[in-house]
Amino acid sequence: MTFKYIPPSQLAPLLVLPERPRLLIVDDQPINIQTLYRIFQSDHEIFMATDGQQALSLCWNGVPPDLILLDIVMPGLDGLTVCRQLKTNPLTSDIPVIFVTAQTDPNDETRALEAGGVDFITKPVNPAVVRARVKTHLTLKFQNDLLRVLAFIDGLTGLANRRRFDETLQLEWRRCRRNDSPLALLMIDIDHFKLYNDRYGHQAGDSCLQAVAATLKAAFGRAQDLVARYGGEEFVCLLPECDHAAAKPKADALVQAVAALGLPHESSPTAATLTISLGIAVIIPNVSRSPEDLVMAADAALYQAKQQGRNQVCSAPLS
Ligand SMILES: Nc1nc2c(ncn2[C@@H]2O[C@H](COP(=O)(O)OP(=O)(O)OP(=O)(O)O)[C@@H](O)[C@H]2O)c(=O)[nH]1
Repeated sequence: MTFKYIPPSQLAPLLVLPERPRLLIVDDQPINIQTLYRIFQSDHEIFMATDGQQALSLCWNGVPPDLILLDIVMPGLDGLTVCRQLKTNPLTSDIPVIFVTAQTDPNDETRALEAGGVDFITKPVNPAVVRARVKTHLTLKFQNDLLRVLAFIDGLTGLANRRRFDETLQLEWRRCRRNDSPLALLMIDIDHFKLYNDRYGHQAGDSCLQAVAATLKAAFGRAQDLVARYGGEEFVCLLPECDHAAAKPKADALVQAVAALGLPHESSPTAATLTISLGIAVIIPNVSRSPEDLVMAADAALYQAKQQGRNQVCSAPLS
């Protein structure tokens, strides 16, 4: 199963259902727009368009609506074409489209559903029916959004999960390659975490992972930075447009910030409190390298940090 990429900045708002869902009403007859407006105005934010082109530019150039009520027969772009175009653009492909039309031929209904519509209502509309159907499709839409968000989140720490990291790495790799800009990867591993679990119990281990995750998240505030749980007690920070000179002090600060949490780790041969080791790899992506090379280099640097005594940062050469 593949998931549409959602930029980090768009993840959080999806977790909150909007109080007034945004409805776009598209109809070339103002009287029909008015009828629907009256039905929904009290608890929806309403946008209107009187032709297909206007509807598309509202969706693509503004904040996309949560649902669209779309007439079929309009001068210029008809509703079926508008719907097909919305479905081909990742920005708008998930917006449910309900066709509201005077056509009653079953073939029209079939064509509307084949064009990507989720429902088909005939005019004159029955207010109770159109309300109920809009409510159903909005609920489904928000549940889908939420599922998509949850599919990218690590349940224990609330950080991005491995799937999201893998997808973002591919995307940022291509973006940095186009811009000829550096991409830094920090790979982080908690030191002697097995001994921590053995000494304090698995639940305390979980709390410790949450504390480390919160420290990482607090340290990387830029919208384009991604902090993710890579697996077990390993985390990664992907920092686009960040060269080694910028990444190294961030990594050092991170090691210090975790040590400063002062979480007792009496079984650790390294220190009396919990520590992390960190590997850095930085590259200007190019055709002769792959994202996997960056991960392997950061992992090798992490291994070196462990070998050299843990609680420290090592960097891997990569050209
Ligand atoms: N509490 C808890 N423990 C986890 C979780 N995921 C992985 N672990 C534990 O993390 C430990 C990792 O141990 P190792 O890979 O041996 O590494 P380490 O003990 O940290 O040793 P070094 O990495 O060499 O410093 C294992 O004991 C796992 O059971 C989790 O979600 N919660």
